[in-house]
Amino acid sequence: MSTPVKVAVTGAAGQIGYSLLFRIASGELLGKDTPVELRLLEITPALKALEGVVMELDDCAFPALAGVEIGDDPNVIFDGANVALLVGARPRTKGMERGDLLEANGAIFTAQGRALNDHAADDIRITVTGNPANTNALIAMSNAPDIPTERFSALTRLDHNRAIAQLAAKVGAPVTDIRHMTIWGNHSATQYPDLFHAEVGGRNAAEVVGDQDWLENTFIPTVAKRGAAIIEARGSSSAASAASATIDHTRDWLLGSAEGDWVSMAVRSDGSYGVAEGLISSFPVTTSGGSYEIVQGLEIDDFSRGKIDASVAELAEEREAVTSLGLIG
Ligand SMILES: NC(=O)C1=CN([C@@H]2O[C@H](COP(=O)(O)OP(=O)(O)OC[C@H]3O[C@@H](n4cnc5c(N)ncnc54)[C@H](O)[C@@H]3O)[C@@H](O)[C@H]2O)C=CC1
Ligand SMILES: O=C([O-])CC(=O)C(=O)O
Repeated sequence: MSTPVKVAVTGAAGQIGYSLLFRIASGELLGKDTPVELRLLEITPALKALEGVVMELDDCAFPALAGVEIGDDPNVIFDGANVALLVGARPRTKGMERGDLLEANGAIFTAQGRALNDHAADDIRITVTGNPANTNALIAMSNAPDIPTERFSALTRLDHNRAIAQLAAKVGAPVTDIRHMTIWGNHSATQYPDLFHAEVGGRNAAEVVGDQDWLENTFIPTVAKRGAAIIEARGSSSAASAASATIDHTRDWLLGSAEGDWVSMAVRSDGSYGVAEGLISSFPVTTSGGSYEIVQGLEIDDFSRGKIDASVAELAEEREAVTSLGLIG
């Protein structure tokens, strides 16, 4: 058997963790033939619950699961990690925006950024799911000066998948017919799910829909506010779908996105599409072998420009807020 890939997961005893860990262990992240060692981080009071989850992992007898370590010290849990899925953070509750969590959750990502910097393997790839995901990724990245900035990403794949599902339902097509979906900006209510570059069966999605009112007043708000709708209905925030998107995002990054398509990832802006350099903002990207490239050359009309600018402005405000909290230098 080859050397196991060390996958660190934070917040492992939480809702998302309960779905995510079993899918990683069953081979859905790295393939069924790749052995994986799970390294699970929790806060001290949650370690007992985490022990119960580990008992359940044992009870699945997953062939690819080579080992499990648990603990409350990121310096130990991140030691030698090849992949880190930073999920552990407080979720919002009814009436909150994700940005309201900045103060509560931001500090988690300074300590974890430093611990990754000092202990992770040289090939580390980091996905931030914990909210507010983009700015938490910015905090972790800013506290890990020795890790190349392109190893940090934040999750907008759930929004991307939601947008595909909404479009497919509207036009009566299978989700497999939808390509080139893009989420721009922040994982927040200002995000911009873009139908002008998406395709249904090879045809332009906005044209197939042919209904600007639906696009502006139904599609965009439904996707952008889906998290709140789930909190309203379930009483707690999305979990299984968030775990599924975390797998999709990280698997595609490591193993490659589908030929002829692209995915949405929040990554450090290099200034593409006028997004201020250094912000962690969602872009259309192609991926292969642990690298991504921002898709270039898309034409952005005035409508899309306004939407992208509004979301990026919010990211800039969040960066200012965490700078004044002393979370980034
Ligand atoms: N980016 C996205 O698309 C989505 C993000 N989320 C976010 O993911 C995060 C986790 O959500 P849930 O699993 O539902 O929450 P949860 O409350 O069920 O679990 C969070 C876990 O993190 C742990 N934790 C807190 N501080 C920690 C630290 N310093 N180190 C390690 N673990 C720590 C807690 O003890 C808890 O077990 C929330 O911030 C939520 O808003 C949720 C859905 C989608
Ligand atoms: O809405 C929330 O707070 C949880 C989340 O990020 C999502 O479901 O997209």
